[in-house]
Amino acid sequence: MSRAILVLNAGSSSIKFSLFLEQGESLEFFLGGQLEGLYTSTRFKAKQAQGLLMRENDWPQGLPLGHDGAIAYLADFLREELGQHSLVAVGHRVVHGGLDFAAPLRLNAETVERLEKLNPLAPLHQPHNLKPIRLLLDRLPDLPQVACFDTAFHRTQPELAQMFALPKDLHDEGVRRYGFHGLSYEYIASALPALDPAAAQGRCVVLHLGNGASMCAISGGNSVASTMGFTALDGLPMGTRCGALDPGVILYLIDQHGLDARAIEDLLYKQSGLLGVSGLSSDMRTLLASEEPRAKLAVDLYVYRIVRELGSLAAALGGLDALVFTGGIGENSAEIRARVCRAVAWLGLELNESANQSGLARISAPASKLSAWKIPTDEELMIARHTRRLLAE
Ligand SMILES: Nc1ncnc2c1ncn2[C@@H]1O[C@H](COP(=O)(O)OP(=O)(O)O)[C@@H](O)[C@H]1O
Ligand SMILES: CC(=O)OP(=O)(O)O
Ligand SMILES: [Mg+2]
Repeated sequence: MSRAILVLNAGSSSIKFSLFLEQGESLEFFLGGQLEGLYTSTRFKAKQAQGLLMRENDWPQGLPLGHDGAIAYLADFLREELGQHSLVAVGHRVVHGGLDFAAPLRLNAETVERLEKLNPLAPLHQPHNLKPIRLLLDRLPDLPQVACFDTAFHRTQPELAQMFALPKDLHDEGVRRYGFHGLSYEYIASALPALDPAAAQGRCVVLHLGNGASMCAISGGNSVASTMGFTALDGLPMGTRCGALDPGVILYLIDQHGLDARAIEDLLYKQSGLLGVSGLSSDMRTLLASEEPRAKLAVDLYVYRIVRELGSLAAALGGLDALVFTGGIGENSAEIRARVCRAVAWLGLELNESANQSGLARISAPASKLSAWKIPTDEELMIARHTRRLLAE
């Protein structure tokens, strides 16, 4: 019998979960999976270690689960599968920690209320991250719950990197660049020393290219700049989010199109990015497989923006020793990796085409001036590590 830590990463349309067992000093992945298609067409999938499928379930069309139903289903599943292991804590991904929360935190009703105030700064994430926390606080008040913030890893950034050129009062109030995907970057920073110790101590840019996408400049293991800012809208175009935008566009939409805040929020978070440009899909797989000119345009813009941001982050670092691709697109699309690497050959990067195609970790050629890597991220393991550390305090 072991002590188990449950990790939850609740999004707007999915809940990802993982269960880790404490084995001496290490944490062993026991099982994990996700409920996706909440509110539309719900599917459940759970796998054991070694990727063995445990259970799959599809809900009938027209009868999807919402968040409450998903948590109830998950609770039943976990109760069955936990067996004799004992659940000692739940760790959660919470995307926004705002000004006040810069490190993992043991949760109670008061801290959850303070975190709910940040809902408007991450409307696609924060309310959904907090929902299962509230549910569990109500039903199992004695079960320790820990929040791990996507913003926390970036708090090492120099003040300049966190500033907008707005009146200073707004900065002091908290209107500043926070950066996100910090759990992913922290995991990559913890994995890189084993692969490339010199780069891990030096300067690298990590590209987290998932449904949400951002890039982070890391120096000696610490975040020094990121493409995401006050919210998870800034920087790269994403599945449905616009990325960096001239703020004048928002004034134009208000004045000329009569849009209000909610309509603009919907446009920028849900109708833009790959979906908006292609008019076809937010899924990179669909776009790469399509012959449609607009699908090609969306992918071209995606790569172009990545390459521009890479120049900016390399400048913030004063040079570059390594590039790391991660996230659903970064880990799985050899084509996107190749296009980015070829476009930054001027930095001295030489791609090893066959290594890139065959899925090796190192995708740069031996003679390349900087190394390039594909490393699968593990936000869940990072959360479990933080949760365990906090429990032991
Ligand atoms: N083989 C692939 N080629 C291109 N893109 C892929 C591939 N596999 C997954 N993706 C992309 O990864 C995205 C999801 O990334 P992921 O990091 O899992 O997202 P999330 O932010 O939800 O955690 C999907 O939108 C899909 O476009
Ligand atoms: C912060 C963020 O964009 O997260 P995700 O990629 O999970 O949407
Ligand atoms: Mg993600």
